[in-house]
Amino acid sequence: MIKRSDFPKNFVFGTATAAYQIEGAANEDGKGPSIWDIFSHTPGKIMTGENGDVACDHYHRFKEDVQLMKEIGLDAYRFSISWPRVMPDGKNINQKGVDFYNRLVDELLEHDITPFITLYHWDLPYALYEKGGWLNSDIAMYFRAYATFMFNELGDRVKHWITLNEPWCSSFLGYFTGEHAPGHKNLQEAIVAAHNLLRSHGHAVQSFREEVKDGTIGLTNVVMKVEPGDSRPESFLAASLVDKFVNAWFHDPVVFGKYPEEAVKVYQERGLQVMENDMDIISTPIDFFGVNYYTRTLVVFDTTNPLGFSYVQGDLPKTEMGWEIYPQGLFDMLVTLKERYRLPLYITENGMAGPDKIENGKVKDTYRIEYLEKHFEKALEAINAGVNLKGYFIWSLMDNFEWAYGYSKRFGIIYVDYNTQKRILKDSAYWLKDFLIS
Ligand SMILES: OC[C@H]1NNC[C@@H](O)[C@@H]1O
Repeated sequence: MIKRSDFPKNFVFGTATAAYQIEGAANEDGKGPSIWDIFSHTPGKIMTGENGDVACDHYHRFKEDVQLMKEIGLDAYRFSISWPRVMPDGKNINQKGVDFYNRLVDELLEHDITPFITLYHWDLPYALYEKGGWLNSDIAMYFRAYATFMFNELGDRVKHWITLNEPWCSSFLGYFTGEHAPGHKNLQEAIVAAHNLLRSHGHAVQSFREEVKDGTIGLTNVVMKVEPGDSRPESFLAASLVDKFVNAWFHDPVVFGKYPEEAVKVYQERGLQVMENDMDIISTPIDFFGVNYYTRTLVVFDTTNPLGFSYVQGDLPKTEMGWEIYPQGLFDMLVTLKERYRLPLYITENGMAGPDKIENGKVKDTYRIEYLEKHFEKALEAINAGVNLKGYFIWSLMDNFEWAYGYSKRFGIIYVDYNTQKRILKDSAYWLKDFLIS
């Protein structure tokens, strides 16, 4: 049985959340609307018709939540800042919003919990969306100003920063498939948004080097282990190409200063415009990559699809999201990232949505304990294979607003009763508490 003491001494275990998914107080204390406030109030966008107006009411209950983190024994906590809470129009400061994050950081530090901040976890100020949002190249300057303000405000106490969470989701789910805010369905826009997200990342890193001399900063991507769904050579080729679009596209430019060749050709015909010195900015050196790993992606050669491939379902056991449980993919991707980019890594998200039910005041999420154990084992295997893995953040601390699924998918190690806002530690939280002292 794997023990905490099997991991390196300074390895951090934590949990992760995001502002829009847990804070609530969507219109309180001067906060401006985000694209997710507008999207979630648009009929038909959220499967359950729910929104993030109240969520887990973390804005008011953060002290209780930090106390629960302490009770579990977490070393660290990854959370995001709501840009429109601190800058309602994307530019001017809302001091009450800033004060909330100062209080949250101070509460974490008072409980010996190390804060890891994500600057952008999808909740773009709606006022900036109205100026073109991620489609307007000026967004990079707005993001740089926001990042610089937050570095100055919290950088004396917060030494670990992540610029963006999953730019692939922000750009391709937000602008191509339309499943996420702002709900556009335009491949060219997705390509342009992705490039502006990476430019914004680079500008924030440049500012960080000037403002927080003793800190570390990185980029978090969702990392998918892309595999062929059948044994045809064409399917192996399709998997290799999809890997370039979903993984390499958001890693290569940040380290090598250039997009993957195979994908550039496709995107240049579809609107990708790289301006003078963009790639130099995007590849401003970072200290780590954040890895959000959940499952694998299976693709097969498919001439009926204009892109030449299609996704297929695998036959492994699945979570409530329909994602295969595939711990080996975590090991494979950690080793791949280490060998290609030679950067320290944090697992900034890993976890599962489960059929969590309250029975006699308890949640017997044995499946989640098994899921975490198996993924912890693969993380340790990767460390022993030479990967410089520095931490592991479980997604998520508590059940929360799972974007287009509303509150129907429960990822937390803490159960949230949304009617009463009562928090109930699941069996997995008690398991984690024991693990953290093992
Ligand atoms: O789908 C589970 C998680 N994936 N990464 C981004 C988070 O915001 C999601 O809740």
